[in-house]
Formats: sequence, C-alpha cells, structure tokens
Amino acid sequence: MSGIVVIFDFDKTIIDIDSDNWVVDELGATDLFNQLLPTMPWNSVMDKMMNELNLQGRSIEDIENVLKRTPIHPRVVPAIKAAYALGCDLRVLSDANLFYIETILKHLGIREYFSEINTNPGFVDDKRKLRILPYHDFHVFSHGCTLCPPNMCKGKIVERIQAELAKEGKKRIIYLGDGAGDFCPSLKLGENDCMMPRKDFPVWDLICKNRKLLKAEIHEWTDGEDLERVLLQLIGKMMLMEDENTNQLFDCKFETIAHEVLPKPLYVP
Ligand SMILES: Cc1ncc(C[n+]2csc(CCOP(=O)(O)O)c2C)c(N)n1
Ligand SMILES: [Mg+2]
Repeated sequence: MSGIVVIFDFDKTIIDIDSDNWVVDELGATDLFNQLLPTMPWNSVMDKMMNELNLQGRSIEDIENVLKRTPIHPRVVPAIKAAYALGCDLRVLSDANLFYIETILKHLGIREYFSEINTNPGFVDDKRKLRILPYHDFHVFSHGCTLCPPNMCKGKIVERIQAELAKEGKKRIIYLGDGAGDFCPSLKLGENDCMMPRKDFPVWDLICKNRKLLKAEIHEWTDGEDLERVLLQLIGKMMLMEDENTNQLFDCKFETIAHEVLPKPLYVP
C-alpha cells in the first residue's frame, strides 16, 4: 500500500460518455426521457425510464448488452491497473448508479481493483426490473449542500473518506472528475492532495473561476491517454516524496537510537 487514495468519477472520466444517456439513447427512449426530465428529479426519471423500458419488453440482458458496448478510451484500463499495481487504493465516486458501474467494470475485468463504489443504488428487483434510487433520500432529509444535486453531495462523501483515511494512516488523495458535481469535493481536498479536472469540462470551468478556493494542486487532463500520463506522474511524485519522508524519519530515528544505545567511543584519536 502506497498511502495514496485515487478517487475516480465515472461518467466522462472512466468511461467516455454519460451512462444514463447512453442506455436511454441506445434503447431508443430519448424522447420520453426528454419529456420526463423537466417534471421530476434525475434519479426518479431514470427509475421511471427503467420501468418504461421493461413495459416495452426490454430485458435486463438488453440493458447489460448496451452497457458492455460503452465507449472507453483504450488507455484508461491500463492506467487503472498501473495505479493499482503501484499500491494505490482506488475508489469510484459517481452520480450514475451501482448496476451500470458494476456491469461495466466487471465487463472490463477491473471491478476488483476498486475498494469502494460510492454511487446511487441500482439493482434488479424480484420482477427482473432495474430500480434506480437516490444516494441520499432527499424525501427524508436534505444533505444541505447548495452546490450539489439533491440526491448526492460528493463533497460530503469525500469528507467521510478523509475521516476514515486519517484513522488508516493513508495520507493523500488524487481526485479525477469532469462534471459540476465534482466541484464540491474538489473544495474539500487539502494542500497535499491533487485535483485532476478534465480540461474544458464543467468542473474545469468552475475551478478556473474559483481558483483561490482550492487548496489542492490542480493538474488538468484532456483524454484517456493524458489521464494515464498525468495520473501516473502524480503517483510517482507522491511516492518519491513519501520515500524521502520515510528515509528522513528513518535517519532521524537511527540517529536517536545510535545516540542512546551505542557506547561512547573510549578513544578519540
Ligand atoms: C440537477 C441534476 N442534473 C443532473 C443530474 C444527473 N447527473 C448529473 S452529472 C451525471 C453523470 C453522473 O455520473 P458521474 O458522477 O460518474 O460523472 C448525472 C447522472 C442530477 N443528479 N441532478
Ligand atoms: Mg462525470
């Protein structure tokens, strides 16, 4: 373990599109989706869309087959595998849903590289219908953050991760994202952390306009190839700094021990 936690957004970060739109468009339900969107929250629209697709005779397997064709840049999977091989703790933080994310990650053979997937619940019910629910049930309580959509405050989730890391002795976070929902968590990162916003995407615009609000180092990326290069460079740099700190600590400890334990020289020429 390297003491580095890498948090990946999913849509337009790990995969190259928005998974909700991909499924709806590929199954020919775009018009209904656009009609429903102004009338209810996003998660409720998706839940209703899954019900509608089921009524139209679309099965779970039809949805899985669409998900397995999701476009992804060829360098993203190697980047994830390399980060894992370097000892990083990898997590997903996404406003998509668990069914889509797990189906895609399993298909790519990388589900087990992630220690945690934080997202909206998504599961197949007893009638073989896909259900999509909000991460925070906003009918019961509001998460209280005005930057984030009602169903998910990624900043609150990052704060929970940070509290756990403090106990586990893991030190630094690298966060990769593209969307407006990735801005709130970027404000929670500390000066030893790194934010990797996707260039020319909403989170990048928000960060450019509010540069001073961020404590973390900012390293932009453009596509999967760039993601791989920037991410692995940052991990390498963080590991080098960690090694230097460990060596310094070791030197310092060694000196103390040497001072206390070794016999004083009897004879100094
Ligand atoms: C007001 C409002 N507008 C849109 C959405 C939905 N939404 C925004 S970005 C996104 C992609 C999530 O994946 P990722 O976080 O992996 O990029 C989704 C599903 C919402 N919840 N509330
Ligand atoms: Mg995204």
